Amino acid sequence: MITVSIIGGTGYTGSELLRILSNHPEVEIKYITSRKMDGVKITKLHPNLKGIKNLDNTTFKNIFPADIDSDFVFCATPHGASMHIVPELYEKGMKIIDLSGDYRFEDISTYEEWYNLKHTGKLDAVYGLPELHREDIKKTKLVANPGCFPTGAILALAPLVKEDLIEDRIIVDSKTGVSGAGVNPSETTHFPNVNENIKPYKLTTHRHSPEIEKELEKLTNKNIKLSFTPHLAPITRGILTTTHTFLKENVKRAEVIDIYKKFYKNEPFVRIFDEGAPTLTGVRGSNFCDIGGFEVDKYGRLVMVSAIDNLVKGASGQAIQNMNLMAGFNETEALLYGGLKP
Ligand SMILES: NC(=O)C1=CN([C@@H]2O[C@H](COP(=O)(O)OP(=O)(O)OC[C@H]3O[C@@H](n4cnc5c(N)ncnc54)[C@H](OP(=O)(O)O)[C@@H]3O)[C@@H](O)[C@H]2O)C=CC1
Ligand SMILES: CC(=O)N[C@@H](CCC(=O)OP(=O)(O)O)C(=O)O
Repeated sequence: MITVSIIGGTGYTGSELLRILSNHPEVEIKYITSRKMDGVKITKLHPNLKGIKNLDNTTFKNIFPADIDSDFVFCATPHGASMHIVPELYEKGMKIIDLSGDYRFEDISTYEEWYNLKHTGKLDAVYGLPELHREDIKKTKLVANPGCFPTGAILALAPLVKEDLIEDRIIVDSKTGVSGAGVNPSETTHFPNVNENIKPYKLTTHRHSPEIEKELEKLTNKNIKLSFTPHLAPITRGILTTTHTFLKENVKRAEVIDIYKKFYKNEPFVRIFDEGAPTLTGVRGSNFCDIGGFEVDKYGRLVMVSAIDNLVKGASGQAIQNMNLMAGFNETEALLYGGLKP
């Protein structure tokens, strides 16, 4: 049994951490923080968790990181906030999974350029994508949980890059659900602006572009030239990513499918569709990343599609997958269920 605390329990990823952890047999939930809801019952804000694991009798606590003591801490806090919280926990020797972008980059200058923030300083963190960094995750004290768009994009592209099957240009186009924007409402997320609409944003400037590019570059000795554009779609959860790449001469579709099947053979949360493309209902509420497409047009363009739930494999589910690895538990504990297909 381990003790676990969540900083940012009132947000969307905090709520999703609670939903999954409340079903984890090896976890005792210790502190769930909130600055603005101190003393409020967890199940008042999250009634979906009523009747589960003593959460009816637990309240949010406005507690300083210095006063938290538990085996694991999840920082479900915004970028820019985590870097002021994590160092103290790190010094105290706790195991930390940070869901923000603050520790995802090896060089701080890339972070400062894309996030337009001054960083408080680098710590020894592992990029928490188990499919690529499982052994390092098992040994680390600090996991930088991947971004939601990067999770879907990197998993869709990694075998192509690692096996050197494509030319150097990559185009990534993603559609995301509105929960990706967090719990605080804004003009962008206001219902009439989202409903029956699709909104492209940050067409060439989204901060996940360098994250995807840099992770893929770790798989090859070549430079990756990756262009990424996100779109806000009128859905609550999910990220559907379409990637466009050009196959090297003589690389055939069947070979690509074969390579994907081998690459992800032992991965509990990656499912390969060799016929057709995955959709969001197959993964909603689940920790799966579904990958398919594998269609090649007459110009040699390969179209791949990945689907994830941004709050599960794109955030809290993946964070718990990382916790399982760090704690030496079965990697799939509390995480193995299918999507909420209607
Ligand atoms: N939503 C998503 O799909 C994904 C989100 N992420 C990342 O996960 C993190 C959390 O995202 P999300 O849950 O959507 O965000 P939300 O805005 O929904 O929630 C953030 C929470 O953090 C708390 N908080 C904010 N600032 C501070 C602070 N300075 N100190 C302590 N607590 C603070 C707030 O709680 P209170 O005000 O009550 O204290 C709030 O509950 C972000 O870094 C985000 O980028 C990553 C992948 C996907
Ligand atoms: C819809 C929406 O606004 N999505 C957010 C997703 C960001 C997110 O969750 O950020 P990290 O994954 O980097 O932590 C955005 O595009 O900024």
